[in-house]
Order: sequence, then structure tokens, then C-alpha cells
Amino acid sequence: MTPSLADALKGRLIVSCQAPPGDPMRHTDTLVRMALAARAGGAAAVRVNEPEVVAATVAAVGLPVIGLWKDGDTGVYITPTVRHALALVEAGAAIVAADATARPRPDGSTFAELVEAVHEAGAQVMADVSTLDEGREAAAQGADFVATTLSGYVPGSARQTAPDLRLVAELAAEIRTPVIAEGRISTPAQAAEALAAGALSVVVGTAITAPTALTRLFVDGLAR
Ligand SMILES: CC(=O)N[C@H](C=O)[C@@H](O)[C@H](O)[C@H](O)COP(=O)(O)O
Repeated sequence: MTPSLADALKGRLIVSCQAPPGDPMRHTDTLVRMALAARAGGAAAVRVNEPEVVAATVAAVGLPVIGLWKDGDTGVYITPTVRHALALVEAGAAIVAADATARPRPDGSTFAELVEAVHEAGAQVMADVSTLDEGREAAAQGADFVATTLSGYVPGSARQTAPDLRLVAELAAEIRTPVIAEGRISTPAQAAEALAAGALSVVVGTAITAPTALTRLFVDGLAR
């Protein structure tokens, strides 16, 4: 029997291979190489931004691809509409990651409609949430995975430096949908703590794939 995606991700690392606008690493072949390096290091899956990069990664890497499409940087910007979600499925994403916070979506659709459309197109949905309530709601609306991605990034939720392992533990205790720990996980020990808190798997981005941000940390450290 083919193992389910959840089985394939269980207890394992997902590497987010993204680069912000204007960053020298924001280059499709470069991002694909990051994903290949993640595979070589033992990652179970990669999380990738924009259909073009998703398609190139699917073609070259041979790992399940979690696709998102960031459009803008305020309000709902991670896969904001059904159109964005379906473009990611078309590009080959096995899982579509989408904002599932309690904020209005720019096309007036609901998160439940996005889930339905993605399921009909044959892929699964990772709900990026910022609170326990949003996680409960996303699970009720049919999300296949609930991730803590947006904790600390939504107006009203305080910016934090540490990963929100409390939210991981609360979600894991409350919902049957698998929980993915994501956001500010910077060390192997934190990744292991996230699993111990009840996460199915752990997403790490900046600490692995962001040389510009990592360089800045060291430069700032020297300037103190
Ligand atoms: C808030 C938001 O837009 N998060 C994005 C979601 O895809 C990415 O910018 C993050 O890098 C990703 O979540 C991984 O987190 P970290 O880089 O902290 O390991």
C-alpha cells in the first residue's frame, strides 16, 4: 500500500526553500538547488513559493512539494485565493499551504471553499494559522494539516523570537488533524522539542535556507 503523505512526513523535517523579493537567492534554479540540498540532507518534503518554482522543484527533486503563493505582504498573502491555490496544484504541489487566519480573503472566498477546490483538484491542504481557534476552525473546514506558520505574524499577535511550541502543544491536544510546527525554529533541539510537543513534522526555513538573513545576524552580533 502506498504510504499517505502524513505517514511520509511523520517525525521528519520539511525544509522551506524560499527567498524574499529582492534577495539574490530568489532565482528558480538556485531555489531548486536548495531543495536538492535539503533532500540530500534527509528532508522529507520541501515548502516552496510560487507556481514556477513549484513546477521546477517537482520536476527536479522527487520529494513531495508543499506549494504556497505569496501575493503581497499585508493581510491574507499566503495563497490568498482559490485561483492561487489551483495554480499551485496545476504546477504539481502535493500539498497547498494557505492562510487560514480569521481575516477576509481578497476574493471574498472562504477557506472552506479553497479546501474544497484543492481536494477536487487532487491535492491536500496545509492551513497556516496563528491561534488555537483558527486551527480548530481550519480542521473543521477540512484542512489535512494545520501549521503554526503565522503565529507572531498577524496583527494583534505579538512578534516573538522563539517558536510557538505552546500553540503546537495546544493544537496537538485539541484537534485530530496532524499539526506541523513552523516558524522561527532555529536549532535541531527546537525541532526535536516541536515533535515532543506533538507535531507530526517540523518546517525549518530561515535557519537552513536564508544566507542573507543569517549573515545579517552575525553582522549585527559583531556590531553590538
Ligand atoms: C510568516 C511567513 O510569511 N512565513 C513564510 C511562510 O511560508 C516564510 O517566510 C517562512 O520562512 C516559513 O514559514 C518558515 O519559517 P522560518 O523561516 O521562521 O523557519
